[in-house]
Order: sequence, then structure tokens, then C-alpha cells
Amino acid sequence: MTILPIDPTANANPVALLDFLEQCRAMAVAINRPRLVSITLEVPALDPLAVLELIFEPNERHFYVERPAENCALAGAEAVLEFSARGGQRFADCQRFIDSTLADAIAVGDQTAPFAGPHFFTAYSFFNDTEPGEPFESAGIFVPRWQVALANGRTTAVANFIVTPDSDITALTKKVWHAHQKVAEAASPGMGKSTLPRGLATRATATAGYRAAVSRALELIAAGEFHKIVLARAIDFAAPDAVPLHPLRILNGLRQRFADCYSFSLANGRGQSFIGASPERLLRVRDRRLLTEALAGSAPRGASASEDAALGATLLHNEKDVREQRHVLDSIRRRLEPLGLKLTHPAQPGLRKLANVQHLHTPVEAPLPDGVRLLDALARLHPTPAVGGTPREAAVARIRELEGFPRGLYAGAIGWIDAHGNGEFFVGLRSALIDGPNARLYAGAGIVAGSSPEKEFEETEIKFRAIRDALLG
Ligand SMILES: C=C(O[C@@H]1C=C(C(=O)O)C=C[C@H]1O)C(=O)O
Repeated sequence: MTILPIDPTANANPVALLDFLEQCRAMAVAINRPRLVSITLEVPALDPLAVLELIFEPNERHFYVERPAENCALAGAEAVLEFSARGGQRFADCQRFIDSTLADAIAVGDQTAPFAGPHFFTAYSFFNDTEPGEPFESAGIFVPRWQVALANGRTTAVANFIVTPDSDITALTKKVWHAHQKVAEAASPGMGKSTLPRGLATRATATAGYRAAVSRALELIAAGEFHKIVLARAIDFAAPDAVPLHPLRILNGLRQRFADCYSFSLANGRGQSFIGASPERLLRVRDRRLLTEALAGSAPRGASASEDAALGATLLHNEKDVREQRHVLDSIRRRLEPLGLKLTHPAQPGLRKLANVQHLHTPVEAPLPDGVRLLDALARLHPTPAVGGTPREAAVARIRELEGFPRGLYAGAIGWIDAHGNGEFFVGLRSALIDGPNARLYAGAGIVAGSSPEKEFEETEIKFRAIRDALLG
């Protein structure tokens, strides 16, 4: 990436912009290829979700993720660049796309500001290949036209665009200036209010046969085919009178209730969005330090502090749950150590308490060795036994047949990567696919020897609550 020493705040006028874009075009002519140009500006305090609401277009791509507890939110919309891949090489194909895009990219503005420069919003479906007709690709990346992020009390806006050797620079200047004005408007005191449709879901149908699928999985475990498998259920909700459900309205409810989770929305640009409040970090890389976690084993929250503590203590000592979580931790070690990572983690799991459920949790950390990049680690980690099973191949091979519905992005890997190789991915859990007035909700549970079909069913009911309550308003 070429970083030009231009101060965009001092040059925030259409004449300077035109001049700058002419320079970029000359740089595109020099290599005879299009270039991604990225302008970063620090702006007054803004809620990225409010901005996304204001510029929301149902048929544009968007990406949103927020962890209120970390005072961190990131929004992007409209694709200036898109890439998709499928199959076993999808992570490596994505890395090549990112590398070639960055090799020709030009950036201006303070590149040390939080979330400065171009970001690649990326989603991997649970399986290497999605089924025909599924709304999201098995690997999809887009670079947004605009991005607004909040971190450590600072708000950063980024505008991205493509300059080709024969770009019409006057038209492009108008477009970029218009986008700049739009974000500036959103930051003004008279900021508009979007009128989101008030669609709420009521009617529900659940996929049948979950208990039978768990029983069948227990037979396969007894026969030695695998040790653990995660099986999910889907429930379809619909809004009466076909009033469309608005992903960002549901998201606003999720972020208020699940401050400690990743509240997210990802739109495919064709009217469908995948939303949720996921408790599970798959991977974070910051300044070449990798952070992941083993999260598995579940218990309800108690009504009083003492009941809650008792439920937590039972979970910490439950042999089945401890074994289930251990499978996840062991798998993380097995998958990452061959890359040369020296992992550190506490010897015993702790409790991760969410509004509706508590889990066993072990944070895992390591410096990234030279030459190893975020997507190398992600390709090895996904899917962990927290959402797939162990041994991975044997368990994952049975999931489609036992569940009977396409997972799509449920339990997939969703996140972002920046120009320096930093990034963060979470697991697409406690989630729903929104399509007009329809919503499909997903929740699963890990099955090991000793699991009971009835208890696993109840566990999925508890997990459904997170997204169901937000959906029902
Ligand atoms: C599969 C889900 O959650 C995963 C499975 C868990 C379990 O089996 O106890 C716990 C946390 C998650 O890793 C889900 O929420 O759908």
C-alpha cells in the first residue's frame, strides 16, 4: 500500500479532492491497473449504527459489528470491491485477493487512527461449500465505499473508491464529495432520524426431529465414529401482514442486551441479512499477538446470585461439560501448534456469563511467528469442535444429514482484516437469517457420550432466547 503524505482535513474541499484524484489516476495509468484509494478522517463522536441506519439501503452490502463492553463498533456499507471463493482453498484464495488489492492501494490520512485505511469485511460459511441458492457465498469479501468506526472514544471515517486509468475524475470527485457530506451530515446536531419499519415477528415453525437426531448421533458416538458433534435446530419466524423485519432495528436491541457479545449484521446486497449477538471470539490478531478461546459447555443463569453461582459451580464440575470444552481446547492446540505458535492459557476453564446462559471458557494467547498470518490461523481453526465436532472430518461429514437444513453462515467465521494484517473474527452464533418478513433462527448444542436428547433440546431453547427476544421486540 502506498501512503501519500496528504492531510485530508486540510484539503477537505472539492478542488483539492479533484487534484488528489487526478494524482491517483496518474498512478493507475503508471501500472495500467485500477487502484483502491482510501481516505481516512478523524471525525466528531458518532454512533456507527446510527450512521448505518441513516444510509441503509436494503440492496447494498453492509457489515456491522459492535462490542459495547469494549466501547468498539465498526460499520461499513456499499461494496467498492467484492470477491468470493469456495472450496477447501477459500482462505488462501481470499489472502491472495487481499494481497493483490493492497499491493496497488493508495492511502491518505492518519494511518495510526483506530480502524484507519481499507478494511476487508469477510464471511466464511460453516461448510467449505454452500448449497445452491443459499444467500451468502462460502467465502465472501467486500471493501466498503464508506466506513465509520468507534474505538477508545475516537471516531474514524474512511471513504474508499476505485480509480482506473480511464476514470472520469470530475464525476468521481462529485461522488466522493457527496459521500463525505453524507457522513458529515450524520455527525451534525440536526442529524436525521430513520423511520425503520416496525415489523415484529410472531409466527413460528420449528424444524422437527432434533431429539431423534441427537439419539442417532449418540449411536454414532457409541459406534466410535466420532467423540463430539454439534447439532443445531432452526426455527422460522414470520411477521404478520408481510411487514419486513429490519436487521438494524433488531441489532439495536441485541447490542443493548448483550454488551459483552459481538452484535453483528451482515447484508448480502440482495435483501438478505445475517444478524446475531455472538459470545464467541474465533480469533483476534493485534500487533502480531493472536487471541482465541475455547468456549463450550452451557448452563442457565440463576434468578438470584446464589442460584446463579450454584449453577456455575455445577457446570465447572460437570464431567460431561468439562470434557466437551476440553475437546475444543485440545483441538485449538493441535491446529495452531504446527504453525509454530507457542500458546498460553489458564490450566482450568472459567465461566463466561451472558444474559441468558453461562459457558465454560478458556482464553488462549500466542505471538504470531514470522510469516504466519491471520487467515493461516483461521483456516486451521475453523470449524472448532465448539461448533463442528471432533475428530473434525468424521463429525462434520454427518452434520448436514443429521440436521436437515443448510447452515449457511450459522457457526461460520465472520470478521474483518485491515491493511496491516490485524483483524478479528467471531463465530456466527445466536444468530438469524433475515429475509423480508421472514427470519430463520439457529441454535445448537454439543453432543458427547452421556448427552441427553431432552437436555440438549432445552439448551438450544435457552440459546434461542437471545435472538428471539430481540426479534419479538
Ligand atoms: C453451537 C452453539 O454454541 C456453542 C456450543 C456450546 C455448547 O455446546 O455448550 C456453547 C457455546 C458455543 O460454543 C450455538 O449457540 O448455537
